[in-house]
Amino acid sequence: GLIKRVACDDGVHSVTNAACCALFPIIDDIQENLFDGGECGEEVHESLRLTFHDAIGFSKTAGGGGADGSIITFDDVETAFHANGGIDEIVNVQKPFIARHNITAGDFIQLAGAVGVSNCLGAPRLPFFLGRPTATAASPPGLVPEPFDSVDTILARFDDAGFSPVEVVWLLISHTIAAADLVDPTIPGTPFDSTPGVFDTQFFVETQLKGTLFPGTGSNEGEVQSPLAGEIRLQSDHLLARDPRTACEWQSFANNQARLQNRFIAAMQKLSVLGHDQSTLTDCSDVIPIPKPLTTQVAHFPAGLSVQDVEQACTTAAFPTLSSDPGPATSVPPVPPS
Ligand code: HEM
Ligand SMILES: [Ca+2]
Ligand SMILES: [Mn+2]
Repeated sequence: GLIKRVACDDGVHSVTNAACCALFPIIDDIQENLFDGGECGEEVHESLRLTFHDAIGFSKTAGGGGADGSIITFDDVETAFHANGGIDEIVNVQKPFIARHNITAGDFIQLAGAVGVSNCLGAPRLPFFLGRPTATAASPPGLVPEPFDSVDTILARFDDAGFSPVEVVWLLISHTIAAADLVDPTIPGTPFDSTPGVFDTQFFVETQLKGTLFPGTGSNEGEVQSPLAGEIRLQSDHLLARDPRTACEWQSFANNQARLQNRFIAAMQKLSVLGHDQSTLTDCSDVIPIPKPLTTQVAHFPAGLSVQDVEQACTTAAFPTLSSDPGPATSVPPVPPS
């Protein structure tokens, strides 16, 4: 049936819940002044990472308010956690936006993440719920996973936050639009796949390839060899791609854009309301811009590489058949700093 929509006072938008109208000026500000006019660049990547580092501060045993904005409200405490290295930058960039709008830090962080992702070609339209109260305490330490953690440690941490091993893989779809600044600090902006500005499946193709090189100074804590010059691989991504508990789910995304989108929606929905009773929040998903689809690009092996370079880990399904890019092996350029 038809969903009843309400016209906003701005004379432009209409929404299902009138309370969501107030978000449009905030989204305009975010797009113009946080994401440089709607790009899928460094601030989008950092803003998506921030949604996770705020929300994962949630534990069945240790406490923590989840997606409550505590990483901004109590930034003196949380940005000092080792696993939050570099997060102070996006915290400081987002703070003035929160100050000039009537929105809590918890809501703003998840709103900016969902709007940011919508700027990336091939991304799903993420849900957004409104109404997180201001955080009352900082997250306890030790809840944010590190790239040098074992798979056992990572899966146990996520289990404690309510996520199954398969859902961990879904959350890591985020690393298709990601780069590292501090894993090897000599090469900031080094991406995890060859297309950090595109929400595609290349991350799942490229993390399954045999690692052959370090893009910078060599082995750093949490880093293993990658298959491409200019690309960095986290030890955690490498191990999750090869562990019997997660390898088949990992491979399932290597050439399935629809599944990639659909599972990321489910995972981010859950992450973004962690610590809240969803029935106390207002569904404002219809304020999130509709992303542009990927039209031409399909999953492929980077030039010079092929199925011969795949380290097959899933034992119940074959790696998808993909073509290799023509030409000599190329280098992945860094994500430009903002
Ligand atoms: C096992 C879990 C995870 C580990 C160990 C991990 C680790 C990391 C590390 C080490 C970086 C690079 C930081 C830097 O040096 O600048 C990074 C970047 C990133 N992570 Fe994760 N991550 C995990 C899960 C997630 C999740 C669940 C999300 C979001 C839902 C996420 C989103 C991102 C994004 C978007 C970036 C790129 C930031 C940028 O380009 O500036 N990560 N992650
Ligand atoms: Ca990508
Ligand atoms: Mn960065």
